[in-house]
Amino acid sequence: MATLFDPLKVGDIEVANRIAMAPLTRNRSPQAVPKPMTATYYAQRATAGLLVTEGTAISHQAQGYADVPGLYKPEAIEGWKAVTKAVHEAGGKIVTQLWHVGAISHSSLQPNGGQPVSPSGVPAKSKTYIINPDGTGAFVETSEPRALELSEIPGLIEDYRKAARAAIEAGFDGVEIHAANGYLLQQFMSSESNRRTDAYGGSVENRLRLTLEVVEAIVKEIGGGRTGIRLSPVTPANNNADADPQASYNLLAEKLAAHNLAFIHVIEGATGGPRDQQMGGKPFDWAGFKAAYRNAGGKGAWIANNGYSRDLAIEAVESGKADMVAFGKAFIANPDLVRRLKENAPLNQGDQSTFYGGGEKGYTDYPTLD
Ligand SMILES: C=C(C(=O)O)c1ccccc1
Repeated sequence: MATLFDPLKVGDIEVANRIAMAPLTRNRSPQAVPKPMTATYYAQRATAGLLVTEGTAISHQAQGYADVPGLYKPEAIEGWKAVTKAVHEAGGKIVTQLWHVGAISHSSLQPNGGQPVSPSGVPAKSKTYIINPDGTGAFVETSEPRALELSEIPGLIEDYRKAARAAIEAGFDGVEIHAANGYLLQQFMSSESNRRTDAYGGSVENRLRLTLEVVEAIVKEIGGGRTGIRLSPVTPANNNADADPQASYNLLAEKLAAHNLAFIHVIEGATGGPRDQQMGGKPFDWAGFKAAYRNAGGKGAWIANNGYSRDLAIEAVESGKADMVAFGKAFIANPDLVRRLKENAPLNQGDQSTFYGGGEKGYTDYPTLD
């Protein structure tokens, strides 16, 4: 029986334990370029079995918030090389999360001040964070999106492929495809935000098509053993909604099984909220979702996330419900979280006022155990 502290092979990636650091947006990469302090931040947390970086934009169009990093500029790739070098020197493993926000953006962040893109131009009615011309930050309504033309889809998939190649060039051990939290790929999978009448809309198969074509392109470019995906079947984040998430995600799981992915990273419930969140009028069957993947031949590590305590994480791995458990906010305030979980030591509490934006305060200055 495996425990939370045993090693594991996650695709091609050998990890020292079953604890992952979940992606955490920190808004500390002006012009989409990671700073030297970002290398310090991730290296401090390198005892995690697997680090997943904050969402990292695959293109300028993919940017949705101020000061989030990207992988579409040479200087950003150089910034990430310092991060992966520091993490590897500290004995860690790290993948980057490839992110396209779709409608969750603001025109001031878009190329030429244009509209954010989406499946069908349905307003997200969400909020994002921008930097005003006077340098002050502000949460603002997301801008009215436009529907992607069918002719734009191949270029979008190419942006994912290029970003995956850039990630390997930057020294990452692999990538996580961000298909969760109401961003572009989930916007396409959603029966509410996707009203297309072409091959990318309507039936569940059509709504899953873009996500699966992105998976296929990235696996072809860097290999399934270095590719994972993050999913959030019932999250209401960014007004995500679906009439029957169990049907959509069980079918997705079956289709993902064919791609020999390294891992499936699942947000159970509402992101950062209730684990028993329902959508479509019934509870989500998490065990059934995993079984759909395994029964179709899926061998990727199953990484469970969202509100896990130490005891719940230990039980999830020892029972076989999950292969790994990802912790988010706990890693912000506890660089040595793995040791604290192993020793059942008290955890530092994070300072919410420094979660998003700023410098070293609340980023690289949290204390470790003596
Ligand atoms: C990338 C994010 C996600 O996946 O929810 C995110 C973005 C902004 C703030 C917090 C989280």
